[in-house]
Amino acid sequence: MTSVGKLIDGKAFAAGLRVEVAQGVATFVASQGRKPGLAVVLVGEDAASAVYVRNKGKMTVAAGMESFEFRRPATISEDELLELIEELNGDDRVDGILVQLPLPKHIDEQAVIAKIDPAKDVDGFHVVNSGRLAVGLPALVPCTPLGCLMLLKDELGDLSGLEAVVVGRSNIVGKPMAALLLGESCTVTIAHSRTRDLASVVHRADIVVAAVGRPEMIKGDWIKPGATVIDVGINRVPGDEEGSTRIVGDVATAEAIPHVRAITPVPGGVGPMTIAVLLRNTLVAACARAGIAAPVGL
Ligand SMILES: Nc1nc2c(c(=O)[nH]1)N[C@@H](CN(C=O)c1ccc(C(=O)N[C@@H](CCC(=O)O)C(=O)O)cc1)CN2
Repeated sequence: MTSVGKLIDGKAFAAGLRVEVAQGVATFVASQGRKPGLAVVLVGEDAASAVYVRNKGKMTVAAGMESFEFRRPATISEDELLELIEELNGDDRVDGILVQLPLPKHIDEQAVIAKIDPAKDVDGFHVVNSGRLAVGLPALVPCTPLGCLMLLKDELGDLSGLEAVVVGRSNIVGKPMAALLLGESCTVTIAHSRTRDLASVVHRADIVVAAVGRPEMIKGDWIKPGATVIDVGINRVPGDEEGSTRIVGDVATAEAIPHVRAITPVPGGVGPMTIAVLLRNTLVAACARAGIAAPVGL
């Protein structure tokens, strides 16, 4: 008998999360007399980054928060960018600071992230936040992996004891994802491009998180029957029409569907969660700065 796995609707889940955030924002405004504020910094002209930043601004305002957008040319020096961050660190209207990545090559990403006040680091990339996450202390957690965890818990409930394989070891997704799954008492393996016999490592997993950045690298028959697959990849590949492109994930989704319990599609899976969790993190940061509890459930 062939079964067909379910597609996890990240777009719908993200929309629900944004409604919850908006309700939390309204409560915050009523008690504090001001809106939470998110500052987003975009350096250069990367077209995809410009779209993400525009969407962040729109969704921030739609959730009832203040959006501050700073666009700087690709020629900005590292020192000038650090000065801007210093100003935002000291601005009381700003609860969250995000510098859109990637940055131009002449700017040291780590130096920029290190300059952000950890209390305003709504991306969760500062070593203070990654260290806190690693040792199980409350932290601002990177948006994409936290979004993945929300989708997994919604699908599977309690994750404890499950075998999880994270494919990809980036600081932004793979490592924090592994820390979050460990925090849920999963047995966690981080695999990557140098892992030997990746297919059999992936085949052990009840949960596969694919964040390797290679189009459809993870094949359908690598997946253990009944596993849940979270595909973080957003890879642009040539489309069917001459000159067109389309987006695919890191998993060969069509092949995988008959094997899985559930899988996130690309697009419409993990991607929309990233911005919804960013809004959530901004509200959480605003509550922490105001010395009040964040809304339960967020
Ligand atoms: N400072 C940061 N930079 C970047 C991050 C981040 O979390 N912080 N993540 C990505 C880009 N990103 C948000 O910034 C992002 C990526 C994808 C999506 C999304 O909704 N994707 C859609 C497809 C979009 C398309 O058609 O191109 C989907 O998957 O359905 C939202 C946000 C890198 N930089």
